[in-house]
Amino acid sequence: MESRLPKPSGIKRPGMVSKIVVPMDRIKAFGTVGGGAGSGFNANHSFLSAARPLTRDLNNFPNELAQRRGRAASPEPSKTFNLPNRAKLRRSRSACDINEMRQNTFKRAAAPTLPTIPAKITRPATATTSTTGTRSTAPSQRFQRAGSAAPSTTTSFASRRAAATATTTTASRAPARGAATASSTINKSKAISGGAAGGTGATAAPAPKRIAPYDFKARFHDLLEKHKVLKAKYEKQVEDMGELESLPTQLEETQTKLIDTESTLKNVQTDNECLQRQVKMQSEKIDIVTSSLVRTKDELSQLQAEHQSIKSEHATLSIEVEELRLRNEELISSNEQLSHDLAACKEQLFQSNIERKELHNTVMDLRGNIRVFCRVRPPLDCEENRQLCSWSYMDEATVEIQSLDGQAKNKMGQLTFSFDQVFNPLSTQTDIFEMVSPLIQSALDGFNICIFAYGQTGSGKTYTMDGVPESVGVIPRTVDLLFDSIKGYRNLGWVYEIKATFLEIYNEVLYDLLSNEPKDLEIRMVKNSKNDIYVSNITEETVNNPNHLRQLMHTAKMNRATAATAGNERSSRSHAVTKLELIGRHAEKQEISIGSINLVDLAGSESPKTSVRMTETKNINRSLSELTNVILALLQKQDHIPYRNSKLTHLLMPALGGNSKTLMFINVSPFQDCFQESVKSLRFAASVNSCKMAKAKRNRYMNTSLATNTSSSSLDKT
Ligand SMILES: Nc1ncnc2c1ncn2[C@@H]1O[C@H](COP(=O)(O)OP(=O)(O)OP(=O)(O)O)[C@@H](O)[C@H]1O
Repeated sequence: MESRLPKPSGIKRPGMVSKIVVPMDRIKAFGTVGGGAGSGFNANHSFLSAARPLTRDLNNFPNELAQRRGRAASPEPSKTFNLPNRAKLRRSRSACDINEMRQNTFKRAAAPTLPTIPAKITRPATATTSTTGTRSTAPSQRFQRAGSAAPSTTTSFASRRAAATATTTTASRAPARGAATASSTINKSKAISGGAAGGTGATAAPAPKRIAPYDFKARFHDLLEKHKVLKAKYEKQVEDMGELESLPTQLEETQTKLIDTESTLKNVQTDNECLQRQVKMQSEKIDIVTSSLVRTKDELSQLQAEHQSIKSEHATLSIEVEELRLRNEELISSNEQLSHDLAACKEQLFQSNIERKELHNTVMDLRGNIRVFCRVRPPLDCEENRQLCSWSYMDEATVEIQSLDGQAKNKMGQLTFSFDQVFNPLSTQTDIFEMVSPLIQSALDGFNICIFAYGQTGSGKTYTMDGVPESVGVIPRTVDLLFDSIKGYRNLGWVYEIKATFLEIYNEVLYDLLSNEPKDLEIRMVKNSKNDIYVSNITEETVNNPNHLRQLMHTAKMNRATAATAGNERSSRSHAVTKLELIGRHAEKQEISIGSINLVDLAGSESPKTSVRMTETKNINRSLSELTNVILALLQKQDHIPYRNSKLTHLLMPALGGNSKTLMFINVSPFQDCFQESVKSLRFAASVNSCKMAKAKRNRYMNTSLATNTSSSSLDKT
């Protein structure tokens, strides 16, 4: 008899499946599905990975069987199941002992003799073949069946042996090893166990047939059958393992798909959240738009109502506009007629203005070309101790003076003087200028005007001409009147330009009061004119407003020579001449009107007895005497008028003897100690008042080459 079993040709080594890389959680889950943790895949894996020798060798079979039983019974490797050596048994024990030993062995081997293989998940019908019993079942089921079959094994060894020998099918031998695994259901299991115990039923396994210990052939065949069964199981398990091999890949694919699905799910969830938020926002927007729409509808209805109202108003206004249009046409035609009338009125006004000037000039002529106003100043508060003369103001033109000194009173008696106007000490600056203003009007009409003040020092000449800040005199009031009149003349088409010069004659020398530089000023005659003169090198300022002219006057006053005299603490020791040239242009009529105003504040006459500056006093008195001589010569209509005997008469030549209107103020002091000088001035003024001068002519030019020049005198200056 051969001791070695023939080599199975179809057996494949399970060691081909070396390593399965599966995540532990997946493995646990799989183990749970396949029949319980620790009993399925792990056991199977250890079974597959073990490169043990096959049990073909009969001698090796007990060891292999013991090892497998030991592993099945206990996870501890140290607990190996030691079967007695078969030879030893042959020598020391009988067959009964062997059977008893086998019985004990089977009792101990309550666990499956084969490594458990996890049930295939995808094949739930693996253990449905109860008749063949070739398919393995789940370890738990198998274990359960082994447990249930165990009692049958203990009932009778002979019955098991009989069953083993009576049938050659693996199913009949399976109960001996717990292999009645045909069914996975409990009922079937019960049927199997019942059949095994009672020998009833189709699947009831017969009791194993007892083989005599010496019947090696039977034992060999028994073992061969066992080998076949095991081989079939092994092949089946290998087949299952092949299927299981694909499980990790499937698991990986499933895992990958699962991860992808989870990722997709997360994305979908994120998208869903975003969409929900957007839906919420859109809902809020819709609410806002809806409320806005409601408001807009309300506003629209209001606007429609307003529109309707405006429409009706528009219709009403359209009718009014049409009426106004017709009215406007009427007004336009009326306006044209009025414009025509206005032009005629303007022309009429212009002609009337000319007539007014002529009449005004006639009146001035009737009053005399040289007029004399007498002004008696009041005593000042500081002059209360000074004795006054006896003054009687007979009427507005006649004054009587009488000395309080007995000798003079008896000698001269009461003296009566008549002038064009007499102003008593109570007369104001306004009263004075009221009588002067017609002359200023004449200057704007193109006449030369000369106003000067004559009198003893301290008699009030400067007060009359300049005045004081609280009560301004003739010159500042003349400036204001000029600029006011210029505005009125502008409505008549006249545009005026005013030029100003300020001159001082001190000790028979001319000085420019607007300049501190030393200059040689000369009095020169205008070409082609008998009486017109001008001063060379003098500063001439064009004045645009009253303030500018006042500023120039202040400068001139500061530059004027003053000193203390017996009659005046700030006596003017020179003759001051302010000249204003008025140039009017009428663009429409192409006319130019040139007039001038000479405002002269003469130096005060002084008695040589009281003078401390004799040269100065002599020059002043001499120039005043020459002025008296000129006026007397004019009065007497002498052939030769001695204008050039003094700078003053030479400068005033156009004003005194030519085409001019002259006004002379005779200022007198009211005091007794001034009586002689007062009488002297009054006599001179009275003689001047009686002087008849030639009729003055207006300086009126048509628009020739003069239109572009500022003054006739400046054109003809030599
Ligand atoms: N009508 C008046 N009312 C009040 N005060 C006057 C009047 N006239 C002159 N005075 C005052 O008398 C003083 C002398 O006057 P003012 O200086 O004008 O004299 P004057 O003739 O110019 O003298 P002079 O020739 O020396 O310059 C000044 O203080 C002035 O204020």
